[in-house]
Amino acid sequence: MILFKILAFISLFTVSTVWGKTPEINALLAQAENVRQENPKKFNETINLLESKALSFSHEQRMNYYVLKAYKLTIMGNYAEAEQLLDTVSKNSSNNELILRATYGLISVYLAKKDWTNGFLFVEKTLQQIKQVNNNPHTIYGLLTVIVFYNQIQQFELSLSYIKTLNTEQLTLKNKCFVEQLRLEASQNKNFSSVIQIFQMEETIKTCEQANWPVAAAVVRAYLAKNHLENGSPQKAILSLTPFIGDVLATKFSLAIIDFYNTLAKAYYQLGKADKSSHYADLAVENITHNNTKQTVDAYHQKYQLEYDAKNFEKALDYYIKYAEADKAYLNDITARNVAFQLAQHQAIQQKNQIELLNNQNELLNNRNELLRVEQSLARTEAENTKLIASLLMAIIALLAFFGYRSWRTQRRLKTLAEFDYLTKVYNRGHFMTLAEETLKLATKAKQTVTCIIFDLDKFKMINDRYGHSAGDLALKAAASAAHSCVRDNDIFARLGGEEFVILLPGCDTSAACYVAEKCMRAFEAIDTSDSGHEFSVTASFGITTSKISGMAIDDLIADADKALYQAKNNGRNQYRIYEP
Ligand SMILES: Nc1nc2c(ncn2[C@@H]2O[C@H](COP(=O)(O)OP(=O)(O)OP(=O)(O)O)[C@@H](O)[C@H]2O)c(=O)[nH]1
Repeated sequence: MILFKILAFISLFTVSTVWGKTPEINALLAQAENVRQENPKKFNETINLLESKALSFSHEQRMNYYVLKAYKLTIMGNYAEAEQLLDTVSKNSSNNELILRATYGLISVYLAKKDWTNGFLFVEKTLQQIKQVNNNPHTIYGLLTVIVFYNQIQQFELSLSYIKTLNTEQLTLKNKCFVEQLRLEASQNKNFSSVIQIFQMEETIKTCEQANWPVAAAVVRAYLAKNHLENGSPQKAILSLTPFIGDVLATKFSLAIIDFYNTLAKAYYQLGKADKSSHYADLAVENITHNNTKQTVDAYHQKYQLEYDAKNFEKALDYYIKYAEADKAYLNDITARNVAFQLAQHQAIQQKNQIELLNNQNELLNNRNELLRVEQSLARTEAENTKLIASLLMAIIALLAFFGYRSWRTQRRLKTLAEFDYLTKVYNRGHFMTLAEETLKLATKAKQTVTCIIFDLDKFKMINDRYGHSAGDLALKAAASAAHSCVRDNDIFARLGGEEFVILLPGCDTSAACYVAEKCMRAFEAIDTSDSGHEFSVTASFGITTSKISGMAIDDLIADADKALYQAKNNGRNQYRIYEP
């Protein structure tokens, strides 16, 4: 597809620009310009004639000749020499129009060579050079080349933004056909309504036909047919291509030919006509010239599909391998384009930064005197500023420390709220469950026995009713604190809710748990409630179980200890009971 675009575009060169005092050379240069499109044979003869007069060229005549010769070389596929000539013009000509022609000519050369990195360089130069050349057809050709380039590297948004800057009304029919075809290519992955797209494609085909440009018309016809296929109308796709197979073959443009055959093969495949599909798929494969194109990938894939359906598995595998290789080559090509784009963007940023740096340096040099003056005044106020900065720093440090402390305090508060009971300051039920699960896991691994004690204050409702709720709170806090002092550091003590508490004792058997319960009972006896304004005794009943009986699940341990606690309550309170199943 690239070659088509380059040829299409290069054939648009029309303007002749002649210089110097040698009328015969000027006339030959003008003649070469004029016949280039219509009469390649005469063009070649004129170029040869000009070559024989090279010694009499003025500097700019030589530059003009180089541009024309590079055109010829590009068409012949001699990119290296074309590149050299155009490079010379871009560096040595003093005529802006010739420089522009050389820079966009170079984009075409790099497109053909798939040298994306250098292509970008000259896209940038062409865009700069366009600004130097006003109201000249070459500004349009320059832009068209840039658009072709962006389409090739799949930067379609950029293409569309440059297409927008072109005034299509002022374009020749051929250029209009070209621009519309580029626009369609760039909009292919946009979700435009298919009705609008089909209308635009049909209009573009008409324009290209009026411009007597069958290659472009063929390319757009292939778009149109693909659109029909995507919309589930294979019949329409076939109708839109079949009458024009002869035309597309006459263009000898292999990618457009493969596109035609591929689309027909797919359309017949969709209609279930394997024979016809296979016929066109074979024709597509026969026309393959390059491995890394989308057309090649599609052609092999279609063949693979057909052979597979026909149960010719050996052939199917053959085509699948070809398809996979082509797909890999195509993806590598796309990746190379993307990498070049990223690289170009990166270089552009770097260049911009360097320019900014240089500008800053210039500004600094220009303002040297001003700087000296400022330095003197700076020296005077230096001491003052140092003081100011020091106090500012102190203030900032103090502020940071303050906010740091506040955030640490908030976090600590949140953690406390999440883990501790607000009244008794021992662990709450939620945190207990988390810690208990971890402890039981470790104990299971270590094959340790774990015991569980649950205790509940006796007749607590009566304490509340008789002495008031705050006296009840005081009793709760005192009981929690007393029990806390009776357990070891690695025991887990928590308030389960209301006046009920739990102690989980890893590595303890029942007798150790009984000892802890008794210790708690004695500690409760010593509780002094006089601070509440009332004197009353605080007792509790205890239920005990061990993992040897209840197992290692915390819910079972609590449930069984609770049953034992119930027995202690029933038995008269202020005592402990061991769970028996
Ligand atoms: N002051 C106070 N009372 C609470 C708190 N949480 C629960 N209670 C009270 O504790 C009392 C528990 O009463 P009950 O479940 O009938 O048990 P009890 O009176 O201790 O009787 P037994 O358990 O059978 O000995 C209820 O009146 C609850 O309102 C608290 O945080 N502070």
